[in-house]
Parts: sequence; C-alpha cells; structure tokens
Amino acid sequence: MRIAVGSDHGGFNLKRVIIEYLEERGIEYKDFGCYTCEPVDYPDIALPVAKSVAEGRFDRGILICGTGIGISIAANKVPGIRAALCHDCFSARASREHNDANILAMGERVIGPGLAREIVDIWLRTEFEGGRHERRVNKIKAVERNGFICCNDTKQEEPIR
Ligand SMILES: O=C[C@H](O)[C@H](O)[C@H](O)COP(=O)(O)O
Repeated sequence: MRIAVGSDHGGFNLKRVIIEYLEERGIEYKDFGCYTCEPVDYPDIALPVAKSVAEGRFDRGILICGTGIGISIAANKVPGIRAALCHDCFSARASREHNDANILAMGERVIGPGLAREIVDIWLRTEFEGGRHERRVNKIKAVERNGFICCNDTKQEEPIR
C-alpha cells in the first residue's frame, strides 16, 4: 500500500510521529510537506495529496493540521476523495468499513501521538464492507459525476448545478 502524507505547520509534529509509524512497518509513503514548522496554508498541502489519491498514484492519504478540520474540508473538494476526520478508534474503523474513506484526517492540537498511531493502525488495516454501504457511497459518487440530484429513489429532480 502506498500512502500520501501531508500536514500544515499545525500538524507537522504529529506527521513526524505518523511517518515514524509507517517506516517501522515498512509502509511506502511520500511526504507532500510541509517540511518545517513555518506557517503554511493547509489547502496548499491538502489539494496535492487529495489529487494524488484521486488519480490513483497513491492508495490512500493521511492529512494532519491543527484540528484536522480545514485540511479535511479542503481534501473533500477533490472529486473521488472521501476524507474522514477521526479522533477515535471507532470512527476510524467505521470510516473504512462504512464510508470507504480514502483519506484520514487528524488534528495535532486535538489528540496525542499514542492515540493517533492507534487510529492510523486501525484505519490502514480495515477494509470497506461494501453491501449496503456501497450503495450509499455510490450515491456520493453519482453527485460527483452528475451534479446534485435528489437521492430519494421515488422522486427524481433536475440536477442543480
Ligand atoms: O483547520 C485548520 C487547521 O487547524 C490549521 O492548522 C490552523 O487553523 C492553523 O492555525 P494557526 O495559523 O493559528 O497556527
């Protein structure tokens, strides 16, 4: 599995912990920055990471900022990306099993390194369950292809663009 990793300055130190984790386990990764604690704008990191995952150059991504919020919002603007902000193990597992999340976002100012490592471990090991969840994820993918349409099967509306 190849992982695209990125953070802004607010997530820089936690990213180092996560990179250490990936190296310990021999998981291939690329660090898209930032490379120092100097302030950077999280969309400048989130978007290249998200694009690389959406294009299939990496299997999944891990993004970290101060809260995980800005960097996940930015990543989710890229079609094909399902970025999940997870600060607990239950959500990390569910984001894979139910949502097929392809980017994990976390906030360095929210959780400690031990929990973050555990979350990454679970998130990387957990497979998508498919079934009813696939139907739901497909409805999100349809919006990316066609614009917004009513998801109620019995009522079709014109796309709102
Ligand atoms: O959602 C945004 C992130 O948490 C940023 O890491 C945070 O806003 C950066 O804040 P500051 O510029 O005050 O370090």
